[in-house]
Amino acid sequence: MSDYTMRPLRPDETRAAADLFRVALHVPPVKDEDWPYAERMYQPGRTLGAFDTELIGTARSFDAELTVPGGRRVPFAAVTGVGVRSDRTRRGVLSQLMRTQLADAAERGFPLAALYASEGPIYGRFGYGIATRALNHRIDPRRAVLRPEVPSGGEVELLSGDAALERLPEVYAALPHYRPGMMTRPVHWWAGFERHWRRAETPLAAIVHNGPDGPDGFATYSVQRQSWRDPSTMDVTNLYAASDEAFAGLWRYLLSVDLVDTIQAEDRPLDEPTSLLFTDPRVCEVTAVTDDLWLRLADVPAALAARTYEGEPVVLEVTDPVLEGNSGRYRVGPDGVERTSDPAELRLGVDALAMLYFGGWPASALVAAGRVQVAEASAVTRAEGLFATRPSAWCGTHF
Ligand SMILES: CC(=O)SCCNC(=O)CCNC(=O)[C@H](O)C(C)(C)COP(=O)(O)OP(=O)(O)OC[C@H]1O[C@@H](n2cnc3c(N)ncnc32)[C@H](O)[C@@H]1OP(=O)(O)O
Repeated sequence: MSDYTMRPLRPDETRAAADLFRVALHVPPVKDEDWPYAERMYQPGRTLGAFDTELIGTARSFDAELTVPGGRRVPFAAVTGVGVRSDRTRRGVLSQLMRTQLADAAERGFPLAALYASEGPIYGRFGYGIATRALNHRIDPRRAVLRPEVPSGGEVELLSGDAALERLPEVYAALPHYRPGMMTRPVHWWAGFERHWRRAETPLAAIVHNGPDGPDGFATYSVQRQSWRDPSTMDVTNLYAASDEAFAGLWRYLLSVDLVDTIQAEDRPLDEPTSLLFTDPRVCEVTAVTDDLWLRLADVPAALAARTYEGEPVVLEVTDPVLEGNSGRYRVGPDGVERTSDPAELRLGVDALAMLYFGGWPASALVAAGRVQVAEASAVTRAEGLFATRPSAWCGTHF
């Protein structure tokens, strides 16, 4: 274990943190011309640094809100920018950064923290669990024919240049959170989008679907090909549709764009009906099932109480080795959540609780994998009913 200290970074130290993070991910440090955009991604006071003789590790977050089952928007720490210098890894630096960051989030009254993980083994030990999952699709647009009953209505508008940067934040903010797991996008998130929009080598395009009451969906995409004779691939990102007409209309537009041989749409909700749009559902292949949001219940009683439940109550015994105050027994049911001294029916770590929280995994799957221990057999079916969510939870906002 090396001797190091940890503290929040001053604004003039965040560029060193950005560079450390990027080098840890094997990408070049931020260019001077990119820094004015990248700098605005850093919310003041939310970047931690670990130092020995110099900066050796960092983690940051920004404040946002996450929609939990039942529709409430809950403040959460959106954790990102985690990196430790490669000559200082495996000495506990990340562990200390995580503990400090989580304790700080809980103290500030944030019931939840969440992140997108670079690798699977890193965050479970700190109480994060895969809360939502997503699908990657590959579509052959030249074979894709929409079924005649696919909804129609509304208009798609192509936004160019600064118009996209001005309009998309408003469009996203006005969309209902039609799935649990959707999050607000504060200015610190949009700063990263702006950087990508202005600085990406392959230009991004944005489309908005206008329904009877105004914008009800949008998407962004880029098309890559090496030379004009090569096959080209469209990457669809950010596809949000608050109505069936918007979902169909956005796809109708994307499929109509010329000079596209393959469409890739990554990180789509598990139950989104994309393949059902086509006369031949096989033109839309699932190429991967991936983890979407990793969730951490920083304040277990507050987080459990924030969502709604249907069915019969269950008594959970939760173990949290990092924030020990969360450990204990909770009766969870449609009438609320309370600490209890009743016997435990199911025992689980706080990471497994995060996997139940958005209904991302049925309790029986966690039991089968040994992630939940059963003291009362009937509690498995009750927990499955209590935590189930429809439509499936999905975040889709990378940070
Ligand atoms: C939300 C995001 O920003 S995702 C981006 C995360 N960053 C990266 O992937 C960049 C490259 N990697 C790194 O910078 C570092 O390796 C980090 C941040 C992942 C880990 O930092 P470290 O300081 O080495 O972690 P630390 O020493 O606290 O490790 C704690 C435990 O986790 C384990 N661990 C840490 N990272 C990994 C990993 N990538 N794979 C497997 N195990 C790991 C350690 O072995 C250790 O286990 P132990 O307690 O049983 O000994």
